[in-house]
Amino acid sequence: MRPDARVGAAISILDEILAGQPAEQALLRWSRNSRFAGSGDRAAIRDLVFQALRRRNSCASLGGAMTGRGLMIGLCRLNGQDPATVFTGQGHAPQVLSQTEALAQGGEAVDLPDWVLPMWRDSLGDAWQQVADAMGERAPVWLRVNPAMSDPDKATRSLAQDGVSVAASPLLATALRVEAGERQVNRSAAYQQGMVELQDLSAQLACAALPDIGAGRVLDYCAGGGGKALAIAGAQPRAKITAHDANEQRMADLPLRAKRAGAGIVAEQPKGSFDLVVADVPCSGSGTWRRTPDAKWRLDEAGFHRLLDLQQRIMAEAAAFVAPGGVFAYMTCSVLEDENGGQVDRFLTANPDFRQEARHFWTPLTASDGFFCAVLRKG
Ligand SMILES: C[S@@+](CC[C@H](N)C(=O)[O-])C[C@H]1O[C@@H](n2cnc3c(N)ncnc32)[C@H](O)[C@@H]1O
Repeated sequence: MRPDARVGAAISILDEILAGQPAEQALLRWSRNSRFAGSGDRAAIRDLVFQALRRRNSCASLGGAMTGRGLMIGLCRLNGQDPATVFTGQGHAPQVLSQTEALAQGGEAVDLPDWVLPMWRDSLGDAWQQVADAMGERAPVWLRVNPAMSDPDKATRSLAQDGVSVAASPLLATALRVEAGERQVNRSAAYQQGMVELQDLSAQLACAALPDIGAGRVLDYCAGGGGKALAIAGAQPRAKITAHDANEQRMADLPLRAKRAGAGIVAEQPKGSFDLVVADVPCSGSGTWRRTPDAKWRLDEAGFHRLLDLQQRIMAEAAAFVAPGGVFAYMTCSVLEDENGGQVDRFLTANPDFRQEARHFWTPLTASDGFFCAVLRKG
């Protein structure tokens, strides 16, 4: 497909997303109905759609309308390209610009929902605008080296043989940033043999900040795909790890991932008490909005308040499994203080038998995704 035809495809996909369809579904539907498109076309169109969603408000402002067409006109302008060179109406290119579209020019935009903006400012202080800008950029891919199967040098060499080049993080020895060959990662021997896992640097830093409990018991209470349980298993190989999730389906991939990583993680209903309980709770995901830009526009204020209630319920449930002297780690991938320190403060007030040992907060300015972790000890 020619670049202008890809823009045309992105317009129709964006229209579906703006009508309420999740981005992945809209992309999949388009791919199924467009067998003529090759993998390069699909990847390029996906990039256009995600770029436009990350910068939705500024694109709409620059393109003069909150429509697929408006967003793509705006994206051209945002990227310093004259939309008239793309919107030519020739072949499969989008129709030529109307007089209004040709004249539309946007104002200042930070690409955050209006209801989020005040909280975002309060939570991030002076960094608020830079972090908002960072959420408009494509996210880097990070790998976690699994010490049970490899070390950073070996993993780097193995990845290079399969066309993936990585750079070590100055913040964490086991974290490798993918510099090139991102699409080869899943097929690489290092990934398939469990030497590396996909995990963002900030989540890796949070798991590395947990206390070492030796041969003690760990409960990953909101395990989902098991990212945190696998990281703990890698760093604390003697720990006995139980994975739990209210939605068991979310753990469907965990047995395979654990096998690949050589980790003995058991998915079951938790019983008894644990030396370390991790609650990586459902949240706004505001720290990862550059990865899931449609989530940024889908969440509304009522939904956000429902999440706050759910987080409090989960904290109470999960903390009940902490053994005396044990640790409760509360995590979110949010940058919003209400979901982070605010929840921890409320929990500590209601549970004076817990005290805070550490509070960590990362953003794209200090690590990678926005991520929060509080380490609370019982007794
Ligand atoms: C942020 S995700 C967890 C991601 C996961 N820890 C990882 O690293 O891949 C939050 C998870 O909490 C689960 N969840 C929602 N309500 C819950 C509840 N009441 N108790 C336990 N888990 C719950 C969701 O199903 C979801 O999988």
